[in-house]
Amino acid sequence: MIGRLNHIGVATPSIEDSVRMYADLLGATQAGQPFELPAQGVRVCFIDLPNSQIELIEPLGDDSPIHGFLAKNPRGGQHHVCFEVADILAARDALRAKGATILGTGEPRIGAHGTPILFLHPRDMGGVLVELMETPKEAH
Ligand SMILES: CC[C@H](C(=O)O)C(=O)SCCNC(=O)CCNC(=O)[C@H](O)C(C)(C)COP(=O)(O)OP(=O)(O)OC[C@H]1O[C@@H](n2cnc3c(N)ncnc32)[C@H](O)[C@@H]1OP(=O)(O)O
Ligand SMILES: [Co+2]
Repeated sequence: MIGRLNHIGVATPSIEDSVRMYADLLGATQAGQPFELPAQGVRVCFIDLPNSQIELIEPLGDDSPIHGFLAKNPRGGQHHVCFEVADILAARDALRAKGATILGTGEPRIGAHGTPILFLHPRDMGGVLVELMETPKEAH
């Protein structure tokens, strides 16, 4: 079912500070421009890596889903992992049939790459928040 690792989600209180840290310490200098996703309650910045991306996320708005995480981890931390799938509805239905909990309404939303995404509850994935993202059509 799952394909490539699309990104590692890292929650941070400051995207700018995190971009500087990854560049200074690890030489990860390929950061894009930050952008806002109000519908998802986050401000986002991708750092390109040779084989994947780091997705830096800051809370956006009072209802951001990452306020709780940052309250527990004020300096930020590894938040989720995102795997690609060819067909997100087929993946969702297969996971539900295996008893996994899909977060939210269960209907895919449009994520930071402009493609449908879903999240699985951490309790079903050994404590890891897993995001599934439908592979962009042009990538097939
Ligand atoms: C969408 C744009 C972008 C993209 O890639 O396209 C993104 O990825 S944005 C990412 C931000 N959005 C989301 O994370 C949406 C899905 N997340 C959620 O709905 C919540 O964060 C949720 C339900 C996972 C946790 O919400 P909250 O922290 O408010 O609830 P609790 O504190 O009660 O947590 C419940 C339970 O889950 C554990 N938990 C929470 N966050 C994480 C995490 N990041 N990784 C692993 N586990 C997590 C928490 O410890 C609780 O566990 P328990 O054993 O019940 O104490
Ligand atoms: Co993500």
